[in-house]
Amino acid sequence: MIYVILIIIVVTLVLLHLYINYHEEAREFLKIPGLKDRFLIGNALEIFISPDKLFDLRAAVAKQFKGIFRFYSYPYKSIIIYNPEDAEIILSGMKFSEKSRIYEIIKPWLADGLLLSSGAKWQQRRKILTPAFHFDILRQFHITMEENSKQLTETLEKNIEETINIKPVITDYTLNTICETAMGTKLSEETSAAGKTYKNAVLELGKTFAERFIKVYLFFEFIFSLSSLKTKQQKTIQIVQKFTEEVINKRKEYIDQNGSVINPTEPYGDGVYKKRKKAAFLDLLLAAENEGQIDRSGIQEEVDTFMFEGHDTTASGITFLLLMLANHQDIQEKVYQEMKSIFGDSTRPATTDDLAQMKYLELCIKETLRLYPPVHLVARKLKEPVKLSNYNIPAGTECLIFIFDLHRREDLYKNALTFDPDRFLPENSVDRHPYAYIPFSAGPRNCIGKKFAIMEMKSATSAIIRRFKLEAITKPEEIRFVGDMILRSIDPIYMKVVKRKI
Ligand code: HEM
Repeated sequence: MIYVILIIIVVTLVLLHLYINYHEEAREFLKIPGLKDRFLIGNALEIFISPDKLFDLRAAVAKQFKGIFRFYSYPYKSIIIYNPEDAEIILSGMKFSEKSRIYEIIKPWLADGLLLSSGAKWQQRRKILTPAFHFDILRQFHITMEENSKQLTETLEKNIEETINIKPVITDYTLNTICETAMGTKLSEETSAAGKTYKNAVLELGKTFAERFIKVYLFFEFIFSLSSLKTKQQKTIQIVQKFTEEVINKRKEYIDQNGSVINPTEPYGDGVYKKRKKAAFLDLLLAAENEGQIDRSGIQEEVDTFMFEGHDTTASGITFLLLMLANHQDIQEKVYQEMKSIFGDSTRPATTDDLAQMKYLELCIKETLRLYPPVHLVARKLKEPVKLSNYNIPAGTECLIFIFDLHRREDLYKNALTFDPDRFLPENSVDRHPYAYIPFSAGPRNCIGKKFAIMEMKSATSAIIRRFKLEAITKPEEIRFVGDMILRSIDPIYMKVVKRKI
């Protein structure tokens, strides 16, 4: 009897295997180059490794293929692309604008906020929120950024010539800045402590998402709901949302007491240093609530989205930029000379016109975001079949765009691993495919906070370089990446700051 049962099991498994691999769509899909498939489970075991090894594995696999490969673990079909031509096909229009299933992992936290929503809801929200990042408003945010950048330098001043772990210092700065600008709420001593809890919880969430990602079976909602990981994730999300809820309540209280600060008839800023009423992002949402365009849970999901996207990405970008400057003294000196040419010996804060003049610093920012793109991958669900690199990709496939690997392709960037800001000089960029460089993604679902991010990166870095010389301790080649939602270094990034004689 036992033999009969065994034979039935084996035959069933073989038939299943044949179905999975040989039905028409699978045959087409399996033409795409990919890792060796294992019986029944395809490639699922390949990523079943600790999260700290996942990033290296991913980069190593990407090197084996030429801009496209598949990952197949029935019923999930994924295609990974890191070539500009295919990236353009996917990103340039609305046809493939729906986010991939892999974002489901962060849905319990960011819900249907701008990053994850699609269709009419996304369109309506993007329309409400686009004015919040208009240049006139960024000019007002800039005053706050400069104040915070000054505070950042005061924090560094307390650690002169000591070894500093730079990332937490920068994350404090970017969190304070997004709270004070977009959310219109200054973190007090008490709320700063809550901010610290928030930052740690965001890191913890990144780890839980990475764990779910590598354990493919946890993608099944039913299995996930029985796991201890789900309980842990829910608790962490509660911590994060308690903080954002307080931010919303505080702003609402302020508006109830002082009236709305939005006054469209008043022209925004002539003068760069006069503090004017700020039309914060959150104010726009609260005004939209009054007009019945959004409800409280809608506001919560947007605040969660912007609070996270608005601080963790730029913290990653500024940290890697400082790492690069500390490790390339000649380039740091050129940035410093640029500051001298703009400010002379003055210690005045930077104006937006000053920031516009920081051309060389901007090249350094671009090059940092090439080598260390904070959002290292974006992903879409292909609702329709599409041809990519001459392969027919069936509808229903998940499409992952590996920005990190695209940006490090030797055929697109000569000496790709060398930090060379000059490669972004206009004369050196003429022949570059527009989708060869996409740190902020591209097309209609590109980053809404791009200008905010560049402004913040310039404000913080210029304030630091004007006052301090950075000396390297951590070397770029020692960095081990972990890629949850944001590109991070597993280990602290250490450096020394030495005071300059102004
Ligand atoms: C260096 C900093 C930043 C980088 C590299 C970056 C990168 C990106 C990328 C690649 C996307 C596309 C994501 C996808 O398609 O899945 C994106 C979207 C987005 N980013 Fe950023 N971002 C940065 C800073 C910011 C800031 C400062 C904010 C807000 C203040 C922000 C808010 C958003 C939002 C809301 C979306 C979703 C947009 C939509 O789908 O309509 N980002 N960002």
